[in-house]
Amino acid sequence: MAGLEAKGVVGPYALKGVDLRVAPGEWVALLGPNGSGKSTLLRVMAGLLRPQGGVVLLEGRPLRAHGSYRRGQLLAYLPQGGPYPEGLLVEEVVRLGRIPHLGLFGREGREDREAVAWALEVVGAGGFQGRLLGTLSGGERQRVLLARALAARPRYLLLDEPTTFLDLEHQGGVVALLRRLAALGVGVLAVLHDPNQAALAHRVAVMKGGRLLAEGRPEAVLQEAFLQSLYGPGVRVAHLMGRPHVYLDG
Ligand SMILES: Nc1ncnc2c1ncn2[C@@H]1O[C@H](COP(=O)(O)OP(=O)(O)OP(=O)(O)O)[C@@H](O)[C@H]1O
Repeated sequence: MAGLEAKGVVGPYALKGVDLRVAPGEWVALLGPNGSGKSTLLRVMAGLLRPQGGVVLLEGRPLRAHGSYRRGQLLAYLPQGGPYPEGLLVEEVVRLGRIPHLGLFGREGREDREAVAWALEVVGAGGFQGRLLGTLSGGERQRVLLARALAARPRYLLLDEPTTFLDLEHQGGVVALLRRLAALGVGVLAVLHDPNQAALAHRVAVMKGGRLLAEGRPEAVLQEAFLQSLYGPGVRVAHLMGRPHVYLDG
């Protein structure tokens, strides 16, 4: 079955039994307080951590049954932090995203070059492709790392706080890009902290204490009483143009 799916995932660390599926063409936002297990779940779904119980299915087969190259073609992951390949040129960093597609001799073809150029362009990083990664600002670096994930042209994209470090314009750009990618058939799972960005997803999943507390359409999940139970009594929800808008009551 198409999709990337965590089934009864228990451990490591905080995870206490999580079921979550991302279908092709769907953008799912993963919200939850600090330490609730979002990054751990993403790393398990990316195949970087092995769950102690349960399984992750990629297109209906256990992740590990695919082999690392095939997995790298099908899914890409943007981590939350470093280490960063600071000494590489931006273009070289993005080309790393093509590794799962290169043949035995690692020779790049037209498709690889086009994918790299496309990825640099869609994140708006074309202007600094000749710079060293280590010389970029935090937001510029974040966009380049996103481009590296996109260069793989994955069917599933796992993003850990992709809008961190970004100014408002580029946050909007990334959120719009996630929607576009989903429209192209990519399954996107993005950990976000801003519920107003999550409100733009097709579906919102909320974790707390290593469990999935809620999952559904943004307007069904982003309810004031529920968000107060997660983040405290100062949280308010207004509705603007039919969409929940979350803010803090000063
Ligand atoms: N390598 C590790 N060793 C021990 N505990 C860990 C490890 N990685 C994560 N944990 C613990 O697992 C829990 C969940 O961490 P995780 O990073 O998945 O949370 P999160 O929801 O992504 O948090 P945040 O919003 O702060 O990024 C935390 O209590 C964390 O301390």
